[in-house]
Amino acid sequence: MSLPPPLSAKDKNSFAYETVKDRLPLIVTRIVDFLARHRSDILHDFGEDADRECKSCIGAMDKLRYEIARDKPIVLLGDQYPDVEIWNRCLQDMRNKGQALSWFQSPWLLVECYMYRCIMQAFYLTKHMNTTDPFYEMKQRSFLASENAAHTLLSQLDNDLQMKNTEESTLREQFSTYMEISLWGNRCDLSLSAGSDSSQNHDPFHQLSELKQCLLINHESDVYQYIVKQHSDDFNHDIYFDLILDNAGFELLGDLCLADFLISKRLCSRLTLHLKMMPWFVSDATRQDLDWLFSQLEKSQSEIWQKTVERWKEHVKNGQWIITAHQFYTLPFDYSQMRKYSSDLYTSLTNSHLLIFKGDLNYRKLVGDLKWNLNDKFDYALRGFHPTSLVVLRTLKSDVQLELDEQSINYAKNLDSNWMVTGQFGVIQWWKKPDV
Ligand SMILES: O=P(O)(O)OC[C@@]1(O)O[C@H](CO)[C@@H](O)[C@@H]1O
Ligand SMILES: [Mn+2]
Repeated sequence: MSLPPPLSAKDKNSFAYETVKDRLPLIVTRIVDFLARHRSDILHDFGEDADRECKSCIGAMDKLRYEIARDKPIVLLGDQYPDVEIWNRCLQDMRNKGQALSWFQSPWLLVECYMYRCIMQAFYLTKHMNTTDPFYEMKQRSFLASENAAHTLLSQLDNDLQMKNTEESTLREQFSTYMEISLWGNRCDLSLSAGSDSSQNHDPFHQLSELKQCLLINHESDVYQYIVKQHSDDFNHDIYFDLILDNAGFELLGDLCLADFLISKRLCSRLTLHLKMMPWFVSDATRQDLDWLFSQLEKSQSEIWQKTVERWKEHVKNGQWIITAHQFYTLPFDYSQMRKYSSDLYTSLTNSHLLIFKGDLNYRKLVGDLKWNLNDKFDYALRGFHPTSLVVLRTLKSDVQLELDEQSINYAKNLDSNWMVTGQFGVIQWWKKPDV
C-alpha cells in the first residue's frame, strides 16, 4: 500500500509548521504562568519541598520551550509513568530506522503528542504535583463562561426526553440535532486557541440551522439508517456504541447530551465513553474533568441541571454508560496501529456496533496524519482500522481531510482561504464496515 508522507513542521507552508513554531511554545508559556501564579499557595500548603518542585517544573517548561524553538533532538522519557517503556521503544525504533527525531523534522503527530507527554513528565517527576492538571483552570473557566448555553441545552434535552412515544420522524430529527450539537461543540477547544477563551456563548439550537452551511460532509442519515437496521436485524439483541471523546467543558456537555439521548431513546443499550488518561492537547477531557462537570451540575440551583446529573449517574450505576480511559489514546500512534499496540482496546471496539469519534485529533489519528489529497478515499486512509462501523464528528482544524467533493472545496475556499484550520467548517463522516 503506497502512502503519502506524514504532515510535518518541516514544510514551512503547513499548519504543522505554524503550530510547532508558535502555538506549542505559547501553550508551554501558559503553563509557566500557571505555575508562577500558584507558587506561593504551593509553598504555603505543602512547604519548601513542594516549592522546589514547582520551580523545577518551571525550569522544565523553559527548557522545553527552548528545545522546540531550536529544533533540538527529541530524547527518551525518564519518568515512572506506566507508558514510558512503550513511548521509548517507539522513539528508539524510529532512531534505529534512521528517521529524523527533532521538533521540526519529525512527523507532526509524534512531536505534538510528545510535547504534551513531556509536560506531564515534569509533573510526574514530582512528589507533590504528580496529579496536577496544568490546564484545569482553562478548562473550568471555559465551561463556566458557557453557562447560559449549557442551560439552554439541558432544558431542551429535558423536554425531548420527557416526550413519550416519539414519532419516528421526530426521533430522526432529534437524532440530527444532538449529533450536530456534539459536532459543533468541537469548536470549543483550547489547543487551537492556545488556551484563550473558546466558550460557547450563543444559543446552541438557534445556531444549528445557520451552521448547516458549514457542514461540508453530512452522513447523518446513513448513520441513522444503519442504527435502525441494527435494531430491525435483531429486535432483542443488545446494541453497543462507543463514544471516543475529545474536549472537556461545553463540548463534553454536548457529547453527554448525545450519549443520554441515544440511551434514553433506546437507540443503543450500552454506551462506552472513552476519556484521556492524562491531561492532553490542553482541553481534552479526563476523568477529573468529567467528575468536575458532574459536581457543577449537582451543586447548581437549577432543578434541570440536578435532574440531568441524577439521570447520568443512574446510567453509570446501571451499566448503561461505561466510563473508561485507555492508555492508547495518549500514545503517539495512529489508529491503524491500535491492533498492534493495544489489542485489548481494539478487541473491545470490535464488539461495538458503532464508534463515534469526536474532534480533530481523532480524525488525524484515523487517517494517520498524512498528506492525503482532498479527494482520496476515507476507506483507504483508514489503512485497515476496521473494528466496526464508525462516524467522525469533527470541525476542521488541521490541513487533512478525505473524500471532499470539488464543489464543497470551492465553496469553503471562497468563504475563507484558511478554511481547513479555523474550526469554522465541520464534517459528519461515516464509514460502514462491509457485511461479511
Ligand atoms: O482534537 P481537537 O480538540 O478538535 O483539536 C486539537 C487541535 O487544536 O490541536 C491541533 C493543533 O495543535 C490541531 O490539529 C487540532 O485542531
Ligand atoms: Mn482536543
